[in-house]
Amino acid sequence: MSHIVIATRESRLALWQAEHVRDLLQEQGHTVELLGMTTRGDQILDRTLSKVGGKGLFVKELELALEEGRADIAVHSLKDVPMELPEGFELAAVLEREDARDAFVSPNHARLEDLPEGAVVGTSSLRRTVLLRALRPDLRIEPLRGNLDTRLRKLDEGHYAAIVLAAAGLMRLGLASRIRTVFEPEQMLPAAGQGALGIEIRADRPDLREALAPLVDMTTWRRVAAERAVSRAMGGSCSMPLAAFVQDLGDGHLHVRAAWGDAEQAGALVRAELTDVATDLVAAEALGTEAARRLQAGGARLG
Ligand SMILES: NCc1[nH]cc(CCC(=O)O)c1CC(=O)O
Repeated sequence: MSHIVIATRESRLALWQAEHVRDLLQEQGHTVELLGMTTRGDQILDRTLSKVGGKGLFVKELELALEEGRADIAVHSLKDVPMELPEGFELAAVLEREDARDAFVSPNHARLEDLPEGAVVGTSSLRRTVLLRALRPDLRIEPLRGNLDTRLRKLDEGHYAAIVLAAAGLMRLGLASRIRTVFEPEQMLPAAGQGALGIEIRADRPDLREALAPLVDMTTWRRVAAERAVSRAMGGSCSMPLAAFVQDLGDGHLHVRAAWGDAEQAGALVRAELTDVATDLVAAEALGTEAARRLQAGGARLG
């Protein structure tokens, strides 16, 4: 049994996630401590994430803590973890996934279909923007940044008729009652890794890899490995509207769906879909790479 220090951001969602991992590790007999820190991503609330350097902003400070030995593991929303980790770091565990889908949140409207013509919908996600445009070209999509509580407050202040958020974050924070409808993947295909937690360690800490092994959910890992492979093969970043969602059909079969939107040309959307056997992470990644190849064959451009 060991003493494990978890590096975490200090948003309510990040703390929930770190505490969740703490509880799971304590059940395994370890003693656990949280080390909270503010990342550059948390400080930048006024600009779109894609314009200021992307996902890495949420991860770097935590990696520094691992590098300097101030912490042992970092807990991340996998959606925010870049496809390629820096040299010397690895993804040591992927936990069982929460609902991967997006949620429609609105004070006065039950469904996207019920919004009046030209209504204002808040999101800063390019993926959500292009998928919303495909469903409802008449809507006005306006930027919406900040942590979950901030986004909900801006909705309640009347700046938007509705907003779109990951269902997982709302559920984890006990805010599921704010969800009016959950989008089916056919309508709004989720982002790679959405709803899943990943744990990062220094690659020279096999002791931690072993300690984390009981927390791993291999089905989730296969699914998100395929999703992240789509992103990697496309050169995806948060400046590329890209969705990748994989379901486990049983008997080793994965169903992969991906969608790419043109950030410059509103309305352009390419979709790809395939089902095949993939019983390990390498095979799952190959399926994701194949889905990306099909997106490109359909006109998607690499980032
Ligand atoms: N980009 C921010 C972010 N990162 C992870 C989640 C939600 C929880 C998850 O996907 O695990 C969110 C909020 C959102 O997209 O609404």
